[in-house]
Amino acid sequence: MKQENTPPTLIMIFGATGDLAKRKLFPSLYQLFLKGSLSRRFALLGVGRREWTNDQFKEHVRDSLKASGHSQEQVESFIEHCVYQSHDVSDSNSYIQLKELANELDHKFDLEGNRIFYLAMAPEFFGTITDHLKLDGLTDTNGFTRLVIEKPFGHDLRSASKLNEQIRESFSEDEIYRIDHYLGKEMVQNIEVIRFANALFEPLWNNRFISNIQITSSETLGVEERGRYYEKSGALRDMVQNHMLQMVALLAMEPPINLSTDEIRSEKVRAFRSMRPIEGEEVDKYFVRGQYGAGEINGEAVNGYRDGDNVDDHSNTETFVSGKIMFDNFRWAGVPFYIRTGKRMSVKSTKIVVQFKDIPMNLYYNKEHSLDPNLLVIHIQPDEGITLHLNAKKTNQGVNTTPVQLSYSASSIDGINTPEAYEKLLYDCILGDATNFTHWDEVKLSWSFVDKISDYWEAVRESSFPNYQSGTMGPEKSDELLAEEGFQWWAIGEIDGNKES
Ligand SMILES: NC(=O)C1=CN([C@@H]2O[C@H](COP(=O)(O)OP(=O)(O)OC[C@H]3O[C@@H](n4cnc5c(N)ncnc54)[C@H](OP(=O)(O)O)[C@@H]3O)[C@@H](O)[C@H]2O)C=CC1
Ligand SMILES: O=C1O[C@H](COP(=O)(O)O)[C@@H](O)[C@H](O)[C@H]1O
Repeated sequence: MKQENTPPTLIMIFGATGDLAKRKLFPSLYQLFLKGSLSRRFALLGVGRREWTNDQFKEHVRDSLKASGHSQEQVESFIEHCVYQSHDVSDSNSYIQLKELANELDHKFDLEGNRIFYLAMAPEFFGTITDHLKLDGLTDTNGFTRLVIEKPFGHDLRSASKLNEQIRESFSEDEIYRIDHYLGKEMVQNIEVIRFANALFEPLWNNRFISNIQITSSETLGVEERGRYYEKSGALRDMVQNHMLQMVALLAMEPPINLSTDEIRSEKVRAFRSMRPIEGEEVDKYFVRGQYGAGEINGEAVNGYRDGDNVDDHSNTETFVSGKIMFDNFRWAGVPFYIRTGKRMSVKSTKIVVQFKDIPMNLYYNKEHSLDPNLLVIHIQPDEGITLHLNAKKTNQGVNTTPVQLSYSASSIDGINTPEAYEKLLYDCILGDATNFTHWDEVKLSWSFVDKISDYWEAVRESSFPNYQSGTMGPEKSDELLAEEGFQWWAIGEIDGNKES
């Protein structure tokens, strides 16, 4: 993370008593504070429904920082900047009180009127809050005002457009920071650098040299307590519309003419525009949906999705998606981008595997061992780094070949733990850098792509659900999707680069 002086800021978190604030936002702000990346002129104004006192809130924040293992003194100097206000989202009086408190904090910490409004609440409140922020004068300051908005940004294109129109009444596009936390991950940010800073890759980054690209983000956890939300969302809306398509766009986009927010976003938008739309029965050819049944994770028996709380016994909701995305443009014509994501799979891992085409003639043919294709593996999580899979001569074995791997592990070489995604994104927002947040045009195009698939899936029930066992890598059809074109998923567990069996 670059170290620059950040401006004084009031960070107002709506939903400050919730899970996201406790697990991610407070610890991330604290890390910025410890690193000196947060101006000492800052205040954190927590807003929640429950009637807490300031002391109760401070205790809550303290509790959220326990795992960070720093001295009491440091924690207390952070806590001094924290204040709480109980609030009713639809009541103007609540906003008037908030405004008075914000003005007091401005004065006390000399914040120059700079305000970040972070909406860490259920999306149905987003529009109401932004309306009130403007109507009740909270955005009326001499400093900057920025709106950070959590996912999901709408449920489909129609609702996302409606929400967008509503928040645009109060904030301009360049004041809106739509969070996609994958864009804050170190190795997702590294995709552009790997591509555009290496003479080795960019000339090969096209359909003449790449046979297919695979992006997997698998989880071992199930839907847990989120059944109510997930039943309406499913993996397509929860992961594909945002995180998966953002990674696809970063891999597929053309080089921007410079690294400005506008140029990068406009190349991503062009990539989204060249994605082939898939609709109607074609969806069955390009996409596979899955729902987990009972099974075993790490030796422990686990229930199926339909046994979870707030889940319909006959649910048609997908907990797994794999798909083939095609780009109809010069660079990528004919190269499938395979994506795969799901709950209750065998491993928690996010990896990108770029498979290069075979060489035109194999001089080292050997009937026991065929030459492996070259792979570039980008490890997003839990490990962070890259591995290049090559073939080399087997020592003392004539001209037999053996696969070798050149690896770079970000944590072991750089020697530091990379910052949590939210830490980086909050820092960028304070600095006013929106590059790693999604522009409305990206959101609009990704919903338009996803809506066609969800329309079909909602109209045509999947009779085979549940169709994969917990603890596996998804339904068989997902393997068939690649096998049809002579490919297979590369393993994304610890021994990466092996084919999945
Ligand atoms: N948790 C996570 O890991 C992630 C969450 N998100 C997104 O972040 C947002 C928040 O999620 P999460 O923290 O899990 O949600 P929680 O349910 O844990 O928290 C909801 C918050 O909203 C407040 N709230 C609810 N109703 C009202 C109301 N009528 N008036 C005022 N405040 C109200 C609650 O206050 P009170 O507690 O006082 O009732 C609480 O602070 C969601 O959009 C979610 O999709 C995105 C990615 C990951
Ligand atoms: O946005 C979401 O992401 C998480 C997965 O995030 P990761 O950083 O752990 O890979 C997912 O569990 C959740 O369902 C989804 O809403």
